[in-house]
Amino acid sequence: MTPLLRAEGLRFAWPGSAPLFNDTSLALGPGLTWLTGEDGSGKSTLLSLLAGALAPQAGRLWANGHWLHDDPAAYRRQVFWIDPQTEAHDALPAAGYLEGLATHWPRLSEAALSDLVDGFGLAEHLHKPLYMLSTGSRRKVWLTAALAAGAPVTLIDQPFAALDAPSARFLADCLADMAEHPSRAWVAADHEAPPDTPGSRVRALGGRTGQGF
Ligand SMILES: Nc1ncnc2c1ncn2[C@@H]1O[C@H](COP(=O)(O)OP(=O)(O)OP(=O)(O)O)[C@@H](O)[C@H]1O
Repeated sequence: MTPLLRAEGLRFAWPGSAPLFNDTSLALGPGLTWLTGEDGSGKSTLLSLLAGALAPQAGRLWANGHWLHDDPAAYRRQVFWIDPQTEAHDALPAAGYLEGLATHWPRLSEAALSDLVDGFGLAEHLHKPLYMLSTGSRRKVWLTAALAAGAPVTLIDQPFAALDAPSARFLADCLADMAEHPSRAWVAADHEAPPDTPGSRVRALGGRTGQGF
């Protein structure tokens, strides 16, 4: 397997807390990896670390030819991640946010974007500012961005959270396609891996004991 993302010797503790990760290393190749674990096991924290959005206390990260410590901007152009709670884009209409993605993600597929807007039933919401959207619709905007951006590595936190049943089915089909992807790596974090994504891998976090994987 040729990795697209490598983490070496990551150590991370939130201030005043026991380490969540202590000498954690991983290598992710093409296809879909589920990052699983109970509440508070560190899934969201690990995605933030892999995204280069949160600095580890030790260790280093590499994505598709770029070390984070050498060239943070180049590293972050390899890894799509969005904090599902972000309010950073709230003032933009959903359409404006999605149109702006091409500036940062040169491999973004306009055709995929359009299919995803249809698949998630987002067309009627595109003119609305993001702060006016329901949690589910905002999450569909983030999923549309993640799935269309064309990043070598894509990190998605709790992909099914707050989705209506048709959107969850549509997403499950998208994830099944990702599991087969020959050249892009996808990481989805959730409490458990759904049973219907054949070909995907599972990496379980070890709970609140600081054991990492
Ligand atoms: N910003 C923060 N400051 C301090 N502690 C935090 C912060 N974010 C998370 N934590 C703590 O780190 C631990 C791991 O949280 P994290 O959200 O990464 O876990 P998770 O596996 O994603 O949980 P969930 O499934 O509930 O989303 C928890 O004990 C949490 O309280």
